[in-house]
Amino acid sequence: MHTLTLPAPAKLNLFLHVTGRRADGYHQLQTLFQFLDISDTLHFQRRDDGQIRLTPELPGVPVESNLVVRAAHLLQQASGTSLGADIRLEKRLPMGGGIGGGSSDAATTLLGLNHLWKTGLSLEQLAVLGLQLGADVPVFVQGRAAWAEGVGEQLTPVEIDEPWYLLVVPDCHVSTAEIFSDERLTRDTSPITLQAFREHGGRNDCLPVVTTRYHEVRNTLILLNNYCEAKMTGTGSCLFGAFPNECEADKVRARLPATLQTFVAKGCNVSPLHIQLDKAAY
Ligand SMILES: C[C@](O)(CO)[C@H](O)COP(=O)(O)OP(=O)(O)OC[C@H]1O[C@@H](n2ccc(N)nc2=O)[C@H](O)[C@@H]1O
Ligand SMILES: Nc1ncnc2c1ncn2[C@@H]1O[C@H](COP(=O)(O)OP(=O)(O)OP(=O)(O)O)[C@@H](O)[C@H]1O
Repeated sequence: MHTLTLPAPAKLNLFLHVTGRRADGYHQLQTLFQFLDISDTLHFQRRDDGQIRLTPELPGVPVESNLVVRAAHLLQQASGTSLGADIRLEKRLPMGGGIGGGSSDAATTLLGLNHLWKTGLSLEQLAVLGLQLGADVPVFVQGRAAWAEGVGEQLTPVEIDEPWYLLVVPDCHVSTAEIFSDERLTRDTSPITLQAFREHGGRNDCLPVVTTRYHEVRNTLILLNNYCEAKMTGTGSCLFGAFPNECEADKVRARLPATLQTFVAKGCNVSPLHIQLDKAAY
């Protein structure tokens, strides 16, 4: 087996509280991650000469900084393998949207190449490696909807409802680093429990800063709130609402301006990546 095709699904942060800031500037968070059944797709082909080649180049992202290439090199170093890969990335998820596309591509690369190269690292080892690439990578490696603390790496798997979501992509790219460095960000929300979230819900502490800085997000939020309780994922820009079925989500989608990029997707407690990998194992 020398080739493998795998999804790199999106995630939502169903709420996001910022509970503190560490000495290194990273923020302590509480969040609930759930996966979506919309994905980028990665095609891997084994190479015996150790080279990592990625196509096509993403606009504004040099190949060597692409998280796919960085993840592949990291796994090469960690495992000592002499193998390489040709990787093709079919990008479907909007970048800088808070749905974790880059982090998910990195996690799919770690798991895909671990399988193809037979490097035998455990999910825990891959999650530790992934954390070097981004705070969101470990949850994509572990592949279970999760309550998260720390910088997002202390994960407790959860079983939650799996509604349909309407995802709306405002026409702007939000930089995560920019939002976390804004002095107006609330950083002292008291920690809550999962039970408290289930009973009272939670908010996204980044939302006020993002809507102040990006009028596209503010306007889209006002629009979507006419039809459902609109929330923001991560540091934005994507907004979402939950619906009991696909049909209800489609109805609202049809009423939004055709100029807005939208997705209707199902919430998943098990990552589509892990479902696909389990199939590949047989
Ligand atoms: C906001 C979330 O999307 C919630 O899931 C993630 O925590 C962000 O994860 P990510 O995109 O993988 O973020 P990283 O690539 O690790 O960090 C981007 C930048 O955001 C800031 N950052 C990120 C995560 C965090 N817990 N505290 C931070 O202050 C840091 O300035 C960092 O330089
Ligand atoms: N494979 C990749 N896909 C997308 N972005 C990448 C990739 N590799 C590197 N990047 C860089 O990472 C940045 C963030 O991309 P990403 O799509 O993960 O943002 P995001 O959805 O806001 O992430 P998060 O929710 O984790 O904050 C991009 O703007 C890009 O510069």
